[in-house]
Amino acid sequence: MLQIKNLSFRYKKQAILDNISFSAKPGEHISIIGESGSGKSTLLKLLYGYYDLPEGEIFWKDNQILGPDYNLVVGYDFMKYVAQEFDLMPYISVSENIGAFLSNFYPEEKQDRINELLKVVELEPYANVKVKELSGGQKQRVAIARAIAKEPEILLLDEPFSHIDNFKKQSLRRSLFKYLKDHQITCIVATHDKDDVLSFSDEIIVLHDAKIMAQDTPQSLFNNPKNKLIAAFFGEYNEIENHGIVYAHQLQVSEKGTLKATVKQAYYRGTSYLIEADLNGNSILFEHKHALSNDEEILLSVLK
Ligand SMILES: Nc1ncnc2c1ncn2[C@@H]1O[C@H](COP(=O)(O)OP(=O)(O)OP(=O)(O)O)[C@@H](O)[C@H]1O
Repeated sequence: MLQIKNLSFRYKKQAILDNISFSAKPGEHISIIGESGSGKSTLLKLLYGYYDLPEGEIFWKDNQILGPDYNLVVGYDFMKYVAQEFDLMPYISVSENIGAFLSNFYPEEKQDRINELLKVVELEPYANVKVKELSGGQKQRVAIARAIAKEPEILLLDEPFSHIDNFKKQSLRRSLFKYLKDHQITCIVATHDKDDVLSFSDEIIVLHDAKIMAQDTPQSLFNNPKNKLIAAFFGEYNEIENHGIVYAHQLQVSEKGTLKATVKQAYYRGTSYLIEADLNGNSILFEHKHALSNDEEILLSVLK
């Protein structure tokens, strides 16, 4: 069990994290979300032992995570951290980077393990390419493979797919997060992307004003966003009098609707259109299967 107890941290005067406590069981997947600058990366670095803790404690099982004042070398064998800047060896191949920390004692096993990891991060065709010749997204995948090579008990991921294109991102997420679950590797993921979270996280922690603003399952936070910050993470939303927070997909054009609005603009989004309309002088957004014409008057009902 990972246990964070009453952790507080500041770089200068201002508190970045204030009295943070939470825990994660083996194999659990926790997402840390929050606006830019809310302290997500700082929290991951503290979990890794990158800084000394002025207040609070972090434990993995019986091991206390301590910072550089106590450890000559930052980090622990049971934990790996993939930062936003990945630290790879540019002049050797993808396979050599992934295998860098694996034992050479059984070369066949080592090669099998490298092949398995190349598959998880979908880099088999690049096995023999030097890392300096890779794109940013490919390097990010090498960094992830290297972090899981020796099967850590905990993996800390900071924006793990930020450099990876949409073509690859979807299948890579499924492949990596399934691997981590299958191997019961606890993972803590700092992310801005709801798609990293909704299908994979057991729990979401929302950081705001240095505190944990909310902590719950994806289903619960998505279905009952208690404020605009949480709703905005999941998608387009409105605040409508007497209805509170209403996602764009929860508004429907209907003859029986009670909200009379005027269409201002339609945005094509593939499977539907996002329509911006005027409701009593305020802009609202809703999804609709077809485009609507500007100035068209419509009635909307709330599906909640
Ligand atoms: N080494 C540092 N020295 C001083 N201040 C720092 C340092 N690193 C981060 N900060 C500040 O701490 C705050 C939290 O930064 P952090 O990188 O943890 O946020 P974040 O939530 O991960 O942001 P993002 O989503 O943009 O990556 C920010 O205001 C940042 O400017």
